[in-house]
Amino acid sequence: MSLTAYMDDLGRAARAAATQMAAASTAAKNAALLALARRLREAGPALADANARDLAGAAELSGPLRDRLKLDAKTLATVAEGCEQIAAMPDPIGEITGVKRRPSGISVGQMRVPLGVFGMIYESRPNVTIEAASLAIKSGNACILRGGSEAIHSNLALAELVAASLQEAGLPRTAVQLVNTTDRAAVGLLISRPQWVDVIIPRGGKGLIERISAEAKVPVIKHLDGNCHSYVDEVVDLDLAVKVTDNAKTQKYSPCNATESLLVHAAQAPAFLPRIAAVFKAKGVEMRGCLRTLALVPGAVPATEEDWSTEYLAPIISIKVVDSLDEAIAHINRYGSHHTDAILTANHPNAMRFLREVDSASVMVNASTRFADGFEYGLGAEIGISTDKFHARGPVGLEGLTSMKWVVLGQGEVRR
Ligand SMILES: NC(=O)C1=CN([C@@H]2O[C@H](COP(=O)(O)OP(=O)(O)OC[C@H]3O[C@@H](n4cnc5c(N)ncnc54)[C@H](OP(=O)(O)O)[C@@H]3O)[C@@H](O)[C@H]2O)C=CC1
Ligand SMILES: N[C@@H](CCC(=O)OP(=O)(O)O)C(=O)O
Repeated sequence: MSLTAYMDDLGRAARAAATQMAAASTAAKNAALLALARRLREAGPALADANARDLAGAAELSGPLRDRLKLDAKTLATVAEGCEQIAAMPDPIGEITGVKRRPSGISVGQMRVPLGVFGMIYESRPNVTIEAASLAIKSGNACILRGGSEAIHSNLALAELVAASLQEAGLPRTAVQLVNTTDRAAVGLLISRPQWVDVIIPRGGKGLIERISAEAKVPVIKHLDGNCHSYVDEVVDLDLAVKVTDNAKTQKYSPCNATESLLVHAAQAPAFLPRIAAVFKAKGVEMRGCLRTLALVPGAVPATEEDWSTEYLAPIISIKVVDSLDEAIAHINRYGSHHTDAILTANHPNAMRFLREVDSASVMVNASTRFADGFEYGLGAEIGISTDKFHARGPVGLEGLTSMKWVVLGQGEVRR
């Protein structure tokens, strides 16, 4: 079968499944999620084999990216628990809200409905396959998933568990389908078929997005790179600033919400920079700084213009000393990726200005950028972190996979 025919088959099946999923009962969707949690726990050894094949084929990946590919017992337990948590959440579909009686006599409200079919392209992280599948099921959507090529064996094994769980609950197996080839031509076909796919969710870096921007013929909710900043303000609790900055950079290096760039007000730089530099040095983090940073941190190397826009996903951080909050905000809006940025401050008006003026999906005060995450925000799980402004911004959970349609309830009223 040609790749085009294969992708059309997936699309046709997804479109048909979406109709059934939109009408599925909460009980059936929850049954599928609980069956999936059970199957994930039972399938440990088989999944370990599939994952071992992927890891063996990805020897060249850096440490943090290898960690992302691992499907170990802890990851499996977490994703199984995630399915159970989503099953326990209220079903958003069909809920009618905001009903108001109009002078004409009609009542007007809005009903939450699934988006239909979403296509998702994402990194080599097998747990995302389960998070996307479980959110699709609960939100009554169908989806076509295209995971990173390094994770193909793990993803195929996981997709089989999802299909079996859907079938066990009396739902269509094809509500969640995985593209079974790593041929990137399949991505081109997925993003150009509006008859089968209602929206594309790309999770990835600049190369992916350039292609999506050039070729997509369906609406896109971009989940892009995170060049996240932590800004240490003029008045700040230094212990808090060291603790939070350390966590934001070093708790995990690969996620898009890790801090990649540190801005420090000149008034705090002499006290703060040597302290955080000692922490980074002990953890092997390379520091690339402006000239004023270099004067305070002997181990740092000079930062280039490119560093300010770079997402390292590695133990590297860029550091710049700034003279004002205005300079920090302007720097973040210019070089950041509008993902997540934080201010560490004891000055309330400055905190409020940062929240209003930094143009990012999540803006934080005195907290680690690593918190930008659907689970941490109380959404149950996340499809990813939208860096778009339309439809959904920041961590996208169940609601982000739905839209509202208008509902009008009358008793024979006619318009005059
Ligand atoms: N905002 C968010 O929610 C998230 C953002 N990210 C971002 O993702 C990036 C890191 O992940 P990484 O794996 O390096 O990302 P990549 O962009 O390299 O890969 C992500 C996915 O896109 C595919 N892809 C990449 N380029 C193309 C292309 N030109 N044509 C078709 N498919 C393509 C990859 O396929 P293949 O396997 O064939 O390379 C993979 O499936 C970082 O920038 C990170 O911030 C990551 C997670 C969440
Ligand atoms: N929201 C997630 C991060 C998602 C993400 O960035 O994934 P990845 O880039 O694959 O490590 C978390 O904080 O765990």
